Amino acid sequence: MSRPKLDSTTISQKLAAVSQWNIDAGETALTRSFKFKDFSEAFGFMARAALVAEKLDHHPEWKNVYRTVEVRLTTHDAGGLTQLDFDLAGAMDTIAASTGQ
Ligand SMILES: C[C@H](O)[C@H](O)[C@H]1CNC2=NC(N)=NC(=O)C2=N1
Repeated sequence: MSRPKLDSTTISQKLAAVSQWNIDAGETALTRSFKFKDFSEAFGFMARAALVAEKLDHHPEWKNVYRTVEVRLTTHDAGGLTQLDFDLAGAMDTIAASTGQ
């Protein structure tokens, strides 16, 4: 399901709830780097996050190097940020907090 692209004011307000995320120039994406205890924890996080992403039908752009996972969230269909990006960011924070970050 397609969601409306959020405006600048709404993005700033919603960022308060996911304060460890950054907004890229142009406000097209949320980014965050997660660092875990080791590769196993990092990959476990990705596996759990992948299941949530699939359930939301909203998928991250991400890169894993050893125990670091770099995530970029944007809504391709909308060409910018939507509520789905904030939903997935919040879910990833919750998963990471219960993993060996
Ligand atoms: C058909 C399906 O709902 C779309 O292609 C979904 C899949 N996952 C997606 N993920 C992201 N990040 N952006 C999208 O626009 C998107 N669209």
